[in-house]
Amino acid sequence: MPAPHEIKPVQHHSPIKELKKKLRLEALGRRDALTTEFRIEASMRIADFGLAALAVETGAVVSGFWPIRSEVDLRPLLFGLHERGARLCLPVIMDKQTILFRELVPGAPMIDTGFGTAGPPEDAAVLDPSLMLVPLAAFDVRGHRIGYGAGYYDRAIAHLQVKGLNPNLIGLAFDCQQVETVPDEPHDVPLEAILTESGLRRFG
Ligand SMILES: Nc1nc2c(c(=O)[nH]1)N(C=O)[C@@H](CNc1ccc(C(=O)N[C@@H](CCC(=O)O)C(=O)O)cc1)CN2
Ligand SMILES: Nc1ncnc2c1ncn2[C@@H]1O[C@H](COP(=O)(O)OP(=O)(O)OP(=O)(O)O)[C@@H](O)[C@H]1O
Repeated sequence: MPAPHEIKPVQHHSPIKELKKKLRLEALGRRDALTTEFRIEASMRIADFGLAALAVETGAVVSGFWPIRSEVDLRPLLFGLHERGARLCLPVIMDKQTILFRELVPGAPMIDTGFGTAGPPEDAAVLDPSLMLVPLAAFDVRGHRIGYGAGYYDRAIAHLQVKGLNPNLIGLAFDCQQVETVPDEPHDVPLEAILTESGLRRFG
């Protein structure tokens, strides 16, 4: 029998959750079906578009992600931003609810950070990003997004906002991850723009 804290709220099986799950699986299926060649070329285009469109000040803290599965490979963009003076950081899973961002120093060792992810080691500085390049499973024309379903990013963004920080949020995806409409939930924080292989699109 599960301990009380392991019992999921009834809301977990709400129609909205079910619909998000379906949209997530379909979008990830389309992403998985892209060829390696397509993903590499699209990731290079994403880097070009991102470097042309994003202004970062020297010392600005930018969070990215280290690719898992069939995700966009952000490394060309991240290292371009680093050359312009950005400080980079990557998410590290701390527990079932929490990710923190540790500084990524190019050339420094990476460690296994669980769940198939790699990240900076424990002695790396913990940073609060002012620009977040957000991974996602699916997005819509309004800038609403669906993640992997753990709520890590929604919570990390809420945590920064509680501290009075208001990071710029840019979603990173391939065009094929777009869906008609992401169902709204009160905790979802919309993106201000999405960067794909066809360019940077601003919302609102
Ligand atoms: N590259 C990258 N890093 C990232 C994220 C991301 O989306 N992309 N995250 C964005 O939030 C966080 C990690 N989120 C994750 C959420 C679920 C699973 C996952 O594989 N879950 C398994 C079950 C894991 C297990 O119990 O062993 C699954 O869904 O099958 C992995 C990472 C932080 N780092
Ligand atoms: N700010 C928050 N505070 C507390 N719980 C949250 C918050 N944001 C999300 N959650 C919880 O996390 C769970 C997953 O959320 P959701 O389905 O939106 O995941 P997701 O879109 O895949 O998110 P992410 O990409 O942020 O991991 C939900 O049960 C939700 O209640």
